[in-house]
Amino acid sequence: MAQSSRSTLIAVDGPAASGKGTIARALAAHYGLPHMDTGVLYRSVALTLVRFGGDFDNEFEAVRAVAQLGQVDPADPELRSEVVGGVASRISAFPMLRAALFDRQRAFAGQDGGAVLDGRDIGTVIAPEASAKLYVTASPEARAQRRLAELEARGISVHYAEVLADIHARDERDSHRDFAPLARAADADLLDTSDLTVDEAIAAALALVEARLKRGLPSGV
Ligand SMILES: Nc1ncnc2c1ncn2[C@@H]1O[C@H](COP(=O)(O)OP(=O)(O)O)[C@@H](O)[C@H]1O
Ligand SMILES: Nc1ccn([C@@H]2O[C@H](COP(=O)(O)OP(=O)(O)O)[C@@H](O)[C@H]2O)c(=O)n1
Repeated sequence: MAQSSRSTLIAVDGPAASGKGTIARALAAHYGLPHMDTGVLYRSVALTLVRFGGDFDNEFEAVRAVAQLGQVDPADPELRSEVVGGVASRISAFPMLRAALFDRQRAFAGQDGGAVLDGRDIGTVIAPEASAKLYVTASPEARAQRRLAELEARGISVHYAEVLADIHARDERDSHRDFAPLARAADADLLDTSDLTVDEAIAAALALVEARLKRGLPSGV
């Protein structure tokens, strides 16, 4: 995809609850760019299957559910549930589903002026030509604490051990699938947010992106 010299395309990847969404939204606001949380696409397909009693192991049913994406309200709180996140993680291993969701992510990435996208495979598959790439991570324990706090704020009572086990299971599935696994792109800057507050993590992300934009793309990319 051709990018104009004035467009700023930023890829933010990382595991569950690493803070990538928080950082991607802050970068989008800072640079005045549109933002896409690509996890919502996988979660929307998952929610459709959950609602219609679909078979989570059937690749064709998952692909068929893509046609229903317009029916899912992106503000639906059920989208953020642990059940839907778990199903999203399972179905996102299907290559045909990933292919069915590819074009809309590419189109978003290719819009004039640029964009910020966050997910698992933005820097590696969706936007390998991005002007800046971040791989945001944090320890499983820090991520479990954050997810627990999120769930508690929504009035959902769960045990820390359960949330931690879920984080480990998701990491395992997301990192070891055959197609577009969660991985740091070779040219992505690493940002570990384990010991950073939200404000510190955003400031660190901004500094890395600024430095990268100033340096420009490595030759040959
Ligand atoms: N550096 C941080 N320190 C503490 N909490 C954070 C930090 N970054 C994000 N959070 C919180 O952790 C939760 C998950 O963050 P989010 O950005 O949604 O992660 P992701 O998009 O990687 O799943 C949110 O409640 C968010 O406010
Ligand atoms: N670009 C993406 C985004 C999400 N996903 C999958 O969708 C699931 C939900 O993604 P998410 O980003 O909403 O999850 P959290 O990190 O917010 O927990 C992940 O566990 C991934 O398996 C993916 O495979 N590729």
